[in-house]
Amino acid sequence: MSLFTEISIPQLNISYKQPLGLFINNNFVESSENEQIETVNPATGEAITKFHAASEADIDKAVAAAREAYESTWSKTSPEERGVLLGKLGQLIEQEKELLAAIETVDSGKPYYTNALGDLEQILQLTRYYAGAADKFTQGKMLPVSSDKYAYTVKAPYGVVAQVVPWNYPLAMASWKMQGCLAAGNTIVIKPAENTSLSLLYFAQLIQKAGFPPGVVNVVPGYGNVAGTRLASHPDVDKIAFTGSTAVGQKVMAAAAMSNLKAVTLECGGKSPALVFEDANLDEAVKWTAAGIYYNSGQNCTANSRIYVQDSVYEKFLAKFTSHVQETWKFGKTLDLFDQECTVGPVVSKTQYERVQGYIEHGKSTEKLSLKQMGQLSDSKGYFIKPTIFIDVPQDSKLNQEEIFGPVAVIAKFTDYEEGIALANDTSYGLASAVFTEDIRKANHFARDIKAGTVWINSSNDEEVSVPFGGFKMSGIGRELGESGMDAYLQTKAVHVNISKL
Ligand SMILES: NC(=O)C1=CN([C@@H]2O[C@H](COP(=O)(O)OP(=O)(O)OC[C@H]3O[C@@H](n4cnc5c(N)ncnc54)[C@H](O)[C@@H]3O)[C@@H](O)[C@H]2O)C=CC1
Ligand code: BAL
Repeated sequence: MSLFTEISIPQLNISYKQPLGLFINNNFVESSENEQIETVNPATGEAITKFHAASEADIDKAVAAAREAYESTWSKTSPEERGVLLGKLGQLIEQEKELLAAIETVDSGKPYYTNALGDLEQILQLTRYYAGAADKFTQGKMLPVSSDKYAYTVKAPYGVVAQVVPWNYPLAMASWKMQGCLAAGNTIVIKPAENTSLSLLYFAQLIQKAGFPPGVVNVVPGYGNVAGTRLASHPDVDKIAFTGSTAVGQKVMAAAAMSNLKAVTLECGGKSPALVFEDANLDEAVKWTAAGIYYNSGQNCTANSRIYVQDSVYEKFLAKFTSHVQETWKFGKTLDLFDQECTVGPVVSKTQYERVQGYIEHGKSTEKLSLKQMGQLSDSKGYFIKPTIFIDVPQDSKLNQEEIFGPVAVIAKFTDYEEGIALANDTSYGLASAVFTEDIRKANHFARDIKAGTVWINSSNDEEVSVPFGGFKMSGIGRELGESGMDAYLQTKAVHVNISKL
């Protein structure tokens, strides 16, 4: 099988050369077992192309390349040099952001103008942020101990880092992991998800063009149970960072523990609550909570998938929410992902389509819950799902307990602060949360009492590259973005200096 193919995106009048191989040592190479994966356009259900899938032996080659690059070159670079390379990468992303966004649209189903370009803007911002941070967040501390002794700390990279990323934000999740990790001075072996590998393979070329030495970044598309498992259990990987389901996060952590006790960062699932109090600006609450569940077709680990509304404004909120989604999101007005008015795309794959439809069917037929589905859906072979609302959902419903990861809002009532916060915390997850109120004291009580890594006050899902991100409870371990996103890839060495007189 060839290592490149020509792909056309007629809607933008683009034709480009798509890499299909494993990217090891700055070269695209074939899989050793000639295993291939077919990738499908979620808007049409049609195959786009096939690419090479890494075997365990390929993972070993990529890890060896990353080790060699770390020991021979990358560990000897200065933070400033790494910042300069990231700056060049930023320039290349800026030049190619329209094409990268178009690849995301075709391969993952993100509407081009309303979603995919936004991902690329964030990736650009994040790359610039870590370019500037490379020589700042790597500094250690001087620790005076006594007149005869001082100590200092050095922030040292781990060495070889494995990264496993999901399909909901293919290039953004890869960038959340890679840029800070490179700034910190590690080398990388990264595995994209099986169904959305094309953008990261294309991006690998920018890494090479920016001047990163061979082996510093290796991209190994492949199956989770082959390539992902090998990375998690590899004896020469010093750290693994993972984003995906909690079930797989647990496997990654177990494999890391049982192999070489490699360090682990996990960004897993969520079932994030939004609490809307009676004193909230309801129009704002509706706008943000709708975006917090329908943006990216609900495929957000931080989606506010549980919306609790104070009983006195519950009916009013429901009416406003429904008409807002109908009028503003206009689902189905066009199913062309390259149309400027397309806001909700398909879910990523047939598997996800069936999983989300399974939850909708369960809520409707098994639990007999009331629901509304909004917008038009003409005949389409794509994996489109209408924005859906389930109303008056009991707390013990499967829909209130499990991550649906689709455009499905679950709405229920609460009476007062105590009940609201108890419902919000009644979950094994703890990734994000939102509160809507004009009472600053109540908002800050919520921020204090909620067990979640992110709290949005009067907004939802508006992450910032400079602000740490990560979960409490079974939503994960560790933080990405901001200074924490670099610290995750640095370990502290303490140096004791004896200066007593001889
Ligand atoms: N936190 C988040 O952002 C995400 C959460 N999810 C949740 O997970 C559910 C299932 O989606 P999946 O695609 O099945 O998620 P997944 O957790 O299986 O996939 C995420 C990544 O992990 C890899 N992987 C799978 N098994 C592995 C293993 N044993 N060792 C190492 N890596 C492995 C996959 O190849 C992919 O790159 C979704 O419905 C959603 O609820 C999925 C994707 C992202
Ligand atoms: N909101 C970006 C990270 C995620 O939802 O997966």
